[in-house]
Amino acid sequence: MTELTGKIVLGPHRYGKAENRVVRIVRDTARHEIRDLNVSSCLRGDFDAAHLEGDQATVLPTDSQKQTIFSYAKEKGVTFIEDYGLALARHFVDDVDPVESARIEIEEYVWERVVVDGAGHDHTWTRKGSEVRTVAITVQGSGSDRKEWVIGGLKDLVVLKSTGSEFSGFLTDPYTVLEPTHDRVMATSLVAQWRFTASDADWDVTYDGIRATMLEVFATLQSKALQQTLFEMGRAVLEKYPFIAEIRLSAPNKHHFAYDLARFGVDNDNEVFHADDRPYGLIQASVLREDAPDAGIAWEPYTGAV
Ligand SMILES: O=c1[nH]c(=O)c2[nH]c(=O)[nH]c2[nH]1
Repeated sequence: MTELTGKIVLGPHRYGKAENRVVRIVRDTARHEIRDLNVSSCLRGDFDAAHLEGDQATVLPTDSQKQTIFSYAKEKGVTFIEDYGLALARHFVDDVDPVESARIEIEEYVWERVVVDGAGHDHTWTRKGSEVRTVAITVQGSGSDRKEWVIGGLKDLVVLKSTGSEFSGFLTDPYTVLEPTHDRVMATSLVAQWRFTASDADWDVTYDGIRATMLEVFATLQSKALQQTLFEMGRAVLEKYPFIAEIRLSAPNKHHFAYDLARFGVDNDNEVFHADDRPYGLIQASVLREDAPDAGIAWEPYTGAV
């Protein structure tokens, strides 16, 4: 075994307050609004002394980051999570001296109004499914070196189609037992992240539009494989939204196997399935424009949640 003798040095480092659960109620009128968030802050910069000497002189405590996150929910509001995240990231870079870049990751849990007498109730909601809206914002540098990246997204969007999906003609080897199929259930729990080319957009309209575009392709494409479905979903989004530079998709193939009822002399024409929750094929693809602007550190994750 090679014995290494090189000097030991500090590598890349960053720090912040992860997973602040911020619930913001807007109660200016009797009809309240709710935003339910999980917010993480992450700062990069010259924090070498803290690691090398235990010197905290340049370290803004993670507790202060947390207090800022909560206070900004009132001071700046969270009308759009993208703008709230940008305000936080810009503040840390512009107002906290050693910070060279800041990343704000936000998950948003969606609530739906309870219907009473045919109308959405003013101050009572139920949580909407598993779906989570996400944003990851990175602000780096100042002046003419300033860079800002906004990555919108969603995760845990569970979607299933009961036909219109095939998988055949695949490579085989001595271990291949899978039968080709021209009619199967296709289901996944989608994670998608799309990178904007600018820090301003019609955030909610774009989110709804991208979500609808991906679901329309999932539903209508006669799929030869989940890989093809992901690419076509991504392509449709880029075709429709010229201000999206790239989109990354991750989809577990939630397998549904037709249950063997022949043992009981009962036909099963893709009517009864066993839903296998694991193992799952995990298919991941990115779709991008050849002229996409540089992503810099936009995709470097922090908590892994976004
Ligand atoms: O859409 C699919 N892609 C695969 O790569 C694959 N592999 C597999 O066993 N089933 C499937 N389905």
